[in-house]
Amino acid sequence: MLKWDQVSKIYQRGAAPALQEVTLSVRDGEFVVVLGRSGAGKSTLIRCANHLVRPTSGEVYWNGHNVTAASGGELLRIRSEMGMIFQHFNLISRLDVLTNVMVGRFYEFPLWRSLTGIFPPEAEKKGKQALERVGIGHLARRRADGLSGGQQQRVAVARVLMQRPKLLLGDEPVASLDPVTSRSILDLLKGIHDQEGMTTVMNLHDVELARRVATRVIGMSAGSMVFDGRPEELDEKAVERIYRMEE
Ligand SMILES: Nc1ncnc2c1ncn2[C@@H]1O[C@H](COP(=O)(O)OP(=O)(O)OP(=O)(O)O)[C@@H](O)[C@H]1O
Repeated sequence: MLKWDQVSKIYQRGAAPALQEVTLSVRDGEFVVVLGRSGAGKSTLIRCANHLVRPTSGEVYWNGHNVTAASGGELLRIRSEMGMIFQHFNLISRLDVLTNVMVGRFYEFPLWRSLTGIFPPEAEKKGKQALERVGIGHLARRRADGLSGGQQQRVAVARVLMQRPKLLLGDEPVASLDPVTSRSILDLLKGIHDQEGMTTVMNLHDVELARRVATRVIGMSAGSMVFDGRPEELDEKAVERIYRMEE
């Protein structure tokens, strides 16, 4: 279970809080989509989960471990159970696709392997299987920066598959992609979520995409949760509440 307990974040003194005492528990196996206007606090919420953002107050717990208080080896161990997919893919652009995928198990390999792209045959086989699973096995030895956005996000998904996390965090994973590619990447993620029995929390901009994949929708506005329900409860009124301009 992932829990935000009264989490607030103020980035700069005097600025409005990006998060205001948010309390939210995500149960194992849920696919949670966070919706909200630009600046509502969605990324901040998600990045507090793996401590990419440090809350100003409050705590985040992952299966009973206090993420906010963790550091060093304990934080690394917690993070090894959390995969993350980003809007801009976060690949190492000059390395090939397979090496980028192997980064998902970076803690098993010495640095020279990542730099040379030479891995033990068994590990390499797993990396290639992950690439096959996301439909780009044929691109294994291509440089990451030569791929389309959709292909790059597939590499990032394969990297997560290599990591085999219990929790998948997505920070606008399809915001840079066209609508058709967005749907196919989300369907891929939903399939992996179901097959691997993962828990997923991601933010999206598009209400229809949220309805397509979510088992639960969280609506954020000005740093607070204004909706928490099933996708079928996301009616016009709820959407208006999430997206209305603040007075
Ligand atoms: N590193 C930062 N430094 C200062 N302010 C920040 C920082 N990151 C976010 N903010 C501010 O915190 C608020 C919430 O930002 P956040 O990125 O969490 O929102 P969001 O809902 O994810 O928006 P978007 O959909 O545009 O990514 C915004 O007002 C934003 O300007």
